Amino acid sequence: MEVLWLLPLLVVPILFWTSTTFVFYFKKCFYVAYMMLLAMISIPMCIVKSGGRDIENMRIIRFMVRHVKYFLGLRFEISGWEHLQTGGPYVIISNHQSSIDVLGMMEVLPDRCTTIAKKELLWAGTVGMVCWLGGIVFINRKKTSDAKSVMTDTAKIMLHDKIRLWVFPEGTRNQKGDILPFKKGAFHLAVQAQAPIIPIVFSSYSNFYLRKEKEFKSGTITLKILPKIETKGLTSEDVSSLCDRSYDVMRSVFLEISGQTSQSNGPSNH
Ligand SMILES: CCCCCCCCCCCCCC(=O)SCCNC(=O)CCNC(=O)[C@H](O)C(C)(C)COP(=O)(O)OP(=O)(O)OC[C@H]1O[C@@H](n2cnc3c(N)ncnc32)[C@H](O)[C@@H]1OP(=O)(O)O
Ligand SMILES: CCCCCCCC/C=C\CCCCCCCC(=O)OC[C@@H](O)COP(=O)(O)O
Repeated sequence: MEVLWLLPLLVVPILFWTSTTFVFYFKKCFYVAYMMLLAMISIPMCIVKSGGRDIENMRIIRFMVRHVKYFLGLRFEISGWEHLQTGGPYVIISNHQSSIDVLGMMEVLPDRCTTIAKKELLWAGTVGMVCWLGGIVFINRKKTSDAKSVMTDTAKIMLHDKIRLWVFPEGTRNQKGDILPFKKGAFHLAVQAQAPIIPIVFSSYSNFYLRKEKEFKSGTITLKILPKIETKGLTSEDVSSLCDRSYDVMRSVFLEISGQTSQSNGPSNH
C-alpha cells in the first residue's frame, strides 16, 4: 500500500520522457528559479567581499553561474580566446537571443567587465540585486536622452576605473534567426572612450531552443570571439560606418556558425 505514495514521484520522469512541452516549461522554470537562488547566495558573498556595488563582484557572479549549463544540457564551443588577451578598457558587443545568453557571457567574461542592461532588470528580485552589486549599468530605453547620457558617463568611468563593458547592440532579445540592426550606443561609447570593440558572436539557438514550438533540447552553442576593431582617432562622425562595419562582420559570422547561407534575407542595417 505504502508504495502507492511513490506513484506521484514517477509522474515527473514519465512526463520528461514523453512530453517535450513539459521539458520546455520545466527547464525554463528551473532556470529562473535556480538563477534566483544563485543570486540569493551571491548577494552576501558580494557584500562581504566588496562591501557594496563593485565591479569585482562580477568574479563571484561569473563563478556562480558557470555550472548552470550542465543542468540545461548545454555545451559551449569557444574560439578566438586570443582576441580577449588585450589589456585596458574595451567594449564587447554580442548578439542577444535570450536570457540564456548570460550563460555564454559568464563563460568568456573578462576580469573587470560589466554590462549594460535595461532598468527593468533591477526589479527582478535577487537577480536584480546581484546585477546592481556587480556594477551593471542600467539604462531607461524609453527615454533615449537619459540612456545616452548614462552611456556617455559610462565612457568616462570606463577610462577612469579601467573597466570593460559588454553591450548588446541590438538593444533587445531576438530569435528571428538573424541579427537585428544595431543601435548606436555601444559605438558612441567606444569612440568616446577611444577603446577598441571586441565582437563576440553566439550561434543561433534554433537547433535546441524553439520558443514557438515549446522545445528546449540539449545543444551546443558556438561562441566566436572576433579580432578587435580599433577606434583610435575616430570621432562621432565615424560612428555610423563603425556600426555598419561591426554589423556586417558579426552577421556573416553568425550565419556561418549557425549553418545558414550569407544570402538569407534578414533585416538590413541600412
Ligand atoms: C547569479 C545570478 C546572476 C545573474 C546574471 C547577471 C547578468 C545580467 C546580464 C544582463 C543582460 C541584459 C541585457 C539587456 O538588458 S539588453 C537591453 C539594454 N541594452 C541596450 O539597449 C544597449 C544598446 N542600446 C543602445 O545602444 C541605444 O543606442 C540607446 C539605448 C543608447 C538609445 O536608443 P535608441 O533607440 O534611441 O537608439 P539609436 O542607437 O538609434 O540612437 C538614436 C540617436 O542617438 C544617437 N546616440 C546613441 N547613443 C549615443 C551616445 N551615447 N552619445 C551620443 N549620441 C548617441 C545615435 O547616433 C542616433 O542618432 P543618429 O545617428 O540617428 O543621428
Ligand atoms: C520577483 C520578480 C520576478 C522577476 C522574474 C525575472 C527573473 C529573471 C531571472 C532569472 C534569469 C536569469 C538571467 C537574467 C538576466 C537576463 C536578462 C535579459 O536577458 O534581459 C532581457 C533584455 O536583455 C532584453 O529584454 P527585451 O527582450 O527587450 O524584453
